[in-house]
Amino acid sequence: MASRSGSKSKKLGSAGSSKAANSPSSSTTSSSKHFPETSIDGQSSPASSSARSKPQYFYSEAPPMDGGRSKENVTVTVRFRPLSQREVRRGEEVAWYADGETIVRNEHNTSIAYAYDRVFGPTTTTRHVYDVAAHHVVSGSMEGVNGTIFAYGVTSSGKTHTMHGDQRSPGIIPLAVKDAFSIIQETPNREFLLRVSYLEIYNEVVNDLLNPAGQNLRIREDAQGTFVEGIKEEVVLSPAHCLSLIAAGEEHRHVGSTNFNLLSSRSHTIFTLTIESSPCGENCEGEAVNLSQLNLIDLAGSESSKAETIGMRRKEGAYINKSLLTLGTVISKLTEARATHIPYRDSKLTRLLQSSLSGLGRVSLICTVTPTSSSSEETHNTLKFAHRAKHIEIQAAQNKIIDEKSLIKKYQNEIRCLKEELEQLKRGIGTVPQLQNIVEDDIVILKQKSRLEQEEEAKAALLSRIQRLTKLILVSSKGSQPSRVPYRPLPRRRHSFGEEELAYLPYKRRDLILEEENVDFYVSLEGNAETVDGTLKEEKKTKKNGLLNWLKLRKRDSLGTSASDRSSGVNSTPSTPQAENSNPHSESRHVHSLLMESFSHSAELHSDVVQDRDTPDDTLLGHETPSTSIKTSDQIDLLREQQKILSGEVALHSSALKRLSEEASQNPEKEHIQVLIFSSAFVIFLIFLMAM
Ligand SMILES: Nc1ncnc2c1ncn2[C@@H]1O[C@H](COP(=O)(O)OP(=O)(O)OP(=O)(O)O)[C@@H](O)[C@H]1O
Repeated sequence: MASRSGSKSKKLGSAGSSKAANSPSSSTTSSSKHFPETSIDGQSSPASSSARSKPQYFYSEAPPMDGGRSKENVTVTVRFRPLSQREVRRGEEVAWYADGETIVRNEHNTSIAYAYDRVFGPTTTTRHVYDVAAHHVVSGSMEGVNGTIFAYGVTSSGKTHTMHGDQRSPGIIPLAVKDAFSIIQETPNREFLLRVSYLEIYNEVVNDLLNPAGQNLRIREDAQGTFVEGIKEEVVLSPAHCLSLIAAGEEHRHVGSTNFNLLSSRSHTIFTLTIESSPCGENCEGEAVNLSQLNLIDLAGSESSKAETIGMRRKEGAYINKSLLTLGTVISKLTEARATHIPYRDSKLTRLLQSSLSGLGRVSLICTVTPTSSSSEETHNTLKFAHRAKHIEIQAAQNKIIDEKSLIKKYQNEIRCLKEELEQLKRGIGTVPQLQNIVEDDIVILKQKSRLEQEEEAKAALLSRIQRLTKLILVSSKGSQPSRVPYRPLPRRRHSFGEEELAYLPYKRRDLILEEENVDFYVSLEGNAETVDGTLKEEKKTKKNGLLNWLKLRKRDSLGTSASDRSSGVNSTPSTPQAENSNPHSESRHVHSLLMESFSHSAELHSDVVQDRDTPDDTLLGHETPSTSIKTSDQIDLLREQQKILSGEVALHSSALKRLSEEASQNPEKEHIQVLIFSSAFVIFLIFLMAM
């Protein structure tokens, strides 16, 4: 997290609430609820055992608005995971349960209960959790309000399942990425620049997950907040691009097997999406840029003394527990009216979260818990932590920044200058020597050519640079003028998964997105049944003709896809949401689709971009533009991107392979794991073949 924004002012005091404000997505109100028996700051233990009757809730007045900024509380939700098969076999009993939509109650002592913004039972899908607990944070961040979403809970309670998800159930991170790009598509009056970073805190050391050389990075502080020095940031062009970076980063994350979880996260990870946006249009040059950061955090789980870990695992556990303890203390202090010192500096985690917890921006805390009686005490601690966190006050305000700090402005200005130069050159005003810096390497050859040729080369070089920069700035296809293909609005089903997410979710069946149901949906929305239906059916038919043929076709298609084709929406077919908790043995049935996904992913990269827009049009280029050289440089760009994506794919499958091997060594009797190992290895092999 290279957080450079947010105030360090501490917002103290007990939270206020509005009667109407039970929704966590409400931006102007808070929704802290108290049991009558709970002390005024809400931090003591909940209702005493004497109160057997159904508890009443008290609501305080809505807090006043402060200078146009809306005061809010941290959104706090609790998610139960289902009992695992092992827990069922052991005959574990349920100790805590969701009593309605907002209360968690103790099974053995029903007067012990806590209220939150929302409580999700074990059958709730992550998609639903996203809608309630994350969507408002993501949409705020796209409007310039910092956002932080984190999962907190003991080991094996479902944090990674909630934040990352798996092939059957995408987590908050892929859903947020998808949503961010959908919001760009729905915002035709602004242009965006997105970049990502991904780090882990392992044994109190900050490592860059996007750059293996970036180990033990320093946390620095300036007037705007804390940031990680030297962390790599990548500009992202599409959900697929973004998710492949995460997948590659995951390969470097520290994961290990513990008594409680075969694939236990041994580090905290922070995925940061930095969003810059500015208004589109001719007269918007002086307008401020919105800059915000969305931090998506998967914490390592606290471990009880029951964990009986030894050696390295014990050391890791000690670091994890210490940093989570500091997080608890910081949260506690933030809600104490008279606290003077907040110990942010006591752990790397709290230092990095300092801006989020104490300053401007939205925060959503998703506490994951297991219902079992064997974890009852740990669950109780999580519930108390969540209850305290509810009382931290935050403020949602947009961050506006001045030009010099804005990457999007830098690119926009450069594009404008290059276009002016190109225009001058076309009118014969500009001279070739002005362009020496761009065509420096070719200067000797240029001298030998005729002036006309030199001009053509110079124009091509300028145009190529313009195109490269333009690609980085994302705009909705809704804001563009139709070129050759008339504009049709994209079909949109919220959070539906298209091609790009399949890259992140390797076992998901790509061909499911072409169900008849979806074709109907697409057609009815478009009112253009013949063309669209025809396109999809054709694609389906192509797929049926053989996997390799289809892959080759897709690859060739993507190389030749024009911006106008991309904006036509052909690649944005909605998919059917998949049910959670399906039978794990069904994974082996997805080997075939696994192959399809891996190969076609790289070919899809550029068709995922919201839109390559604003490429100088034909009138600007004139008829004489040497389009061949432009196409070649574009193809090289594309191939580079594909190479990156393929590396991401290899990393993803290697990581899966590593984890599966670990799992197989622990459970040699599970045949489906062997099948998955074979399929992952086969996919890596085929990716290498494709890359050759
Ligand atoms: N809501 C859920 N529905 C179905 N399965 C779940 C759910 N939550 C967790 N699980 C399963 O429980 C197991 C442990 O979950 P997970 O790895 O997400 O825990 P964690 O809290 O991240 O653990 P750690 O802190 O050790 O990394 C996984 O097999 C996961 O698939």
